[in-house]
Amino acid sequence: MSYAVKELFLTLQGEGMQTGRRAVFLRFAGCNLWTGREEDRSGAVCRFCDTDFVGMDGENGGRYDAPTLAAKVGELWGYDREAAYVVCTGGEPLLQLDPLLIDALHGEGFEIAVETNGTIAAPYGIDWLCVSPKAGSEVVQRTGDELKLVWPQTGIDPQELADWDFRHFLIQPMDCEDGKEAREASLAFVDNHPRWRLSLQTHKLLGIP
Ligand SMILES: C[S@@+](CC[C@H](N)C(=O)[O-])C[C@H]1O[C@@H](n2cnc3c(N)ncnc32)[C@H](O)[C@@H]1O
Ligand SMILES: Nc1nc2[nH]cc(C(=O)O)c2c(=O)[nH]1
Ligand code: SF4
Ligand SMILES: [Mg+2]
Repeated sequence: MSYAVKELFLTLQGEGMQTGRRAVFLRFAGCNLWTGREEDRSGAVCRFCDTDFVGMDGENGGRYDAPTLAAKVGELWGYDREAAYVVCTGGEPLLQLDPLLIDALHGEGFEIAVETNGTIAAPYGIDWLCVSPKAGSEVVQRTGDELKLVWPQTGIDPQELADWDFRHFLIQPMDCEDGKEAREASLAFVDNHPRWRLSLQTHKLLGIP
């Protein structure tokens, strides 16, 4: 098995309960809810994506086998593996992340986090699982560490998600043309639903990747 990687870089986790944590980001190419082409966006299941996940042309992008990819992640982190953390994202990482790569990343001393749309069941061995449901898709992965709902989304009732088996429930304002309205709607939401916390995309505020 080889893996199509869009980009690979060191930054901070910008979102969710692990915000501020130093992390290597492993962005896989490809997604099952949008082709990534602008001309297909209006007909896609997921229409608000803020990410370029097409191709393998980003920083450190390319096709890797498991040991080479894990070693590259380790090289970007550095020699001292204390609290070493890799965030697998995309695109949709669960189209590609498999037990072989999970073992290789653990072997390099990493805790493995995943950002997924929840339409594909997660393999065993992920240390931090973030599921972010998309209206119009069927979420099969209903357990994990954090459920992070981009808001507002018509066609999703957060109350129906609230009894899924997650430790944390988060609302993240949609980054879009109507960003101000999305932030206001998200603030109003957490004001009315105290079980849910606000998640901000802090890397965008900081101007880091
Ligand atoms: C680019 S996605 C990749 C991982 C996976 N495909 C998913 O959707 O969870 C990473 C995170 O960014 C969120 N996201 C994508 N577009 C966004 C936007 N316009 N505003 C806020 N969050 C967004 C997703 O919901 C997800 O939590
Ligand atoms: N810094 C930073 N944090 C992030 N958390 C989730 C991201 C993603 O695109 O999956 C992301 C990202 O793209 N950058
Ligand atoms: S599911 Fe994730 S990667 Fe795919 S289009 Fe939506 S936000 Fe982007
Ligand atoms: Mg992002």
